[in-house]
Amino acid sequence: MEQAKRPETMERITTSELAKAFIEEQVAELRKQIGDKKVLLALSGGVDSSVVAALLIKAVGQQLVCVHVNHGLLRKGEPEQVIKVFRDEMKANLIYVDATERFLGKLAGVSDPETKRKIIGGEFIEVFAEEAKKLEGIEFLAQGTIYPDILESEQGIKAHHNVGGLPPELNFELVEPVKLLYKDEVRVVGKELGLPDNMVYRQPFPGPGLGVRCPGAITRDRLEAVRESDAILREEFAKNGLEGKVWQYFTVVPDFKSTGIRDGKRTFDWPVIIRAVNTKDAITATVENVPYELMQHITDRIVHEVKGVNRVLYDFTPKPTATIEYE
Ligand SMILES: Nc1ncnc2c1ncn2[C@@H]1O[C@H](COP(=O)(O)OP(=O)(O)OP(=O)(O)O)[C@@H](O)[C@H]1O
Repeated sequence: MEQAKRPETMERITTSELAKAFIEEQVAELRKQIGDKKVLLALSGGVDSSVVAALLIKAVGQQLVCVHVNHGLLRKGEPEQVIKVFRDEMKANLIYVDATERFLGKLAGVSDPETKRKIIGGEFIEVFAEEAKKLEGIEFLAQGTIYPDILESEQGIKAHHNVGGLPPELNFELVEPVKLLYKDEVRVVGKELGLPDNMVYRQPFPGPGLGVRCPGAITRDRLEAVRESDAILREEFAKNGLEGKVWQYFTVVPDFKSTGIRDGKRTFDWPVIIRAVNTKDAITATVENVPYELMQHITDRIVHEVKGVNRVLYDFTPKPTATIEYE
């Protein structure tokens, strides 16, 4: 496939004016490419697919059909926010699929990280293809491909098609309006399109979602402990000025229990591990020096508010030797 190349003369989009000009130009191009046909988009709520959705809503409105899949591994409040922003506020044509039972059912008892990833990726394609087949008259598939995806695919690092592996009978033409942009430019454009800050500046979140933060075989109760502790950590980082400053922060609940004490009684519960790291290129990473008092406060909230947890640990390990995520 012929790859797009960013012209050397293309100015870096750093201001609202430049973003406006880009949006205008893309809206005109999208209208020309799509005409009166329909476009399908897998909308994760991440910055790339959200910006593509907002651009397409502006360009072709109801001709865009967005599909948001809840695989049961999303963070607390995420599917609700996608529905609020895109269906309620932007009036998008949004199909919300709650496939939690399906994903968790397939993942039950599976502990190997690669197998888990494959199940999640494969099931996602299946759910998305099923929805696509129910729709009529779709000719285009929009994707949040960005320029680093293209550069990486040229270097053979990863496949560039975001929703790769769709069955061949779904023979869509691709629409990739942000494929020449770097991530920082996508954020400037997203802000100009009126997307909320927590979507535009969202920290990276792996495709398999919270599944990789629930190491080993995923159980619903341990997954809930990951989701609730992650929500507390994000809330406290936001309140204390660390959102947007720390590259990535999350919690992990490993599959072992230890003895604790609560109200004079012995408990046997999980620990929550907190990870907060900074990186420029994700190849190496350093650990954030989170103020001690804040860590104590977060610990106090987690052990009192999250069911099944009696300890909180901080991961002090840079990359290398550790990786950022646990699986
Ligand atoms: N839960 C989901 N529902 C719908 N589409 C999804 C979902 N998760 C991922 N996708 C689709 O797969 C693409 C790649 O997902 P990935 O997790 O690698 O995110 P990404 O490349 O950072 O993009 P984004 O910023 O849009 O999440 C997304 O852009 C989106 O089109």
